Amino acid sequence: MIRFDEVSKVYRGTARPALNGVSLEILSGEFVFLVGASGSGKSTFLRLVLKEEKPSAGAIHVLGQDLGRISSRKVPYFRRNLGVVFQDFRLLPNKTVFDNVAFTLQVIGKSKGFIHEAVPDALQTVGLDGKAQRFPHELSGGEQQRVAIARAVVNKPAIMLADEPTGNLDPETSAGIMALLERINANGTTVIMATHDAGIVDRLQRRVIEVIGGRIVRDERGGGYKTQANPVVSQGFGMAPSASPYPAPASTGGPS
Ligand SMILES: Nc1ncnc2c1ncn2[C@@H]1O[C@H](COP(=O)(O)OP(=O)(O)OP(=O)(O)O)[C@@H](O)[C@H]1O
Repeated sequence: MIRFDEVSKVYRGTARPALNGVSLEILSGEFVFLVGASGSGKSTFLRLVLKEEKPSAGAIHVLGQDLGRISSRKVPYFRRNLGVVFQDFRLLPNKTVFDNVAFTLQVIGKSKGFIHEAVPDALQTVGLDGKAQRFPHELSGGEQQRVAIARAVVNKPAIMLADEPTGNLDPETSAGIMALLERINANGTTVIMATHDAGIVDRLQRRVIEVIGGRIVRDERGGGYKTQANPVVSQGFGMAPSASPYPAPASTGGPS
């Protein structure tokens, strides 16, 4: 589903690689946590999967496609398979909940009939069916994140990328968001989530990939946030050998 072969990324004007010789494979239906200190390379990994950035070396395959061979013109089509959620929600502040979710579908040319079925479905999935006509500033942070998740799943993506989706939320609200992501995963969507939330990672006991200084230092199934004394390292693949259609951040008033 997602394969990195010896992928490195050095941003222009920087000396130290943001990712350094990363090889891994993520299978269809997995739920994967990406953990590691600030600046370790988690967002870079997600941006490479989205083809928002190009690797400086190595090859990336997503859903059977070699990203190096997808032309810029075809990138929007490729991204239709991916749903993305960010820490700061990134909703359009002047559009209603319904229109925020519908916008994704309008951009890709879906019919009005399709939109009027798919959007209420997605809002029901995230538990916001009564709030379609609200504006983002009329919602709590947790509700805003649910809108962002509805927008990410409305086109039924194969993969969901979540970059610290609970980073702005209190623990109880975060638990609700995690229950939602688990349900989306149980319905077949592969979920990859970058997080600093040790409590969530420890509780869910999913695959954990830990990155330090751009290298994978741990790839553990059923792992916690911190390395255990005797980690059960993932069998087979994963361990490195050596080791937006979305608007800019909007000030929609989410809690900090
Ligand atoms: N556009 C960019 N240009 C130059 N350097 C960048 C760029 N984006 C990220 N970096 C650098 O690449 C490294 C990895 O950053 P990245 O954002 O991937 O880390 P992260 O693990 O997601 O951090 P955080 O947990 O704070 O979000 C950092 O040293 C960062 O400064």
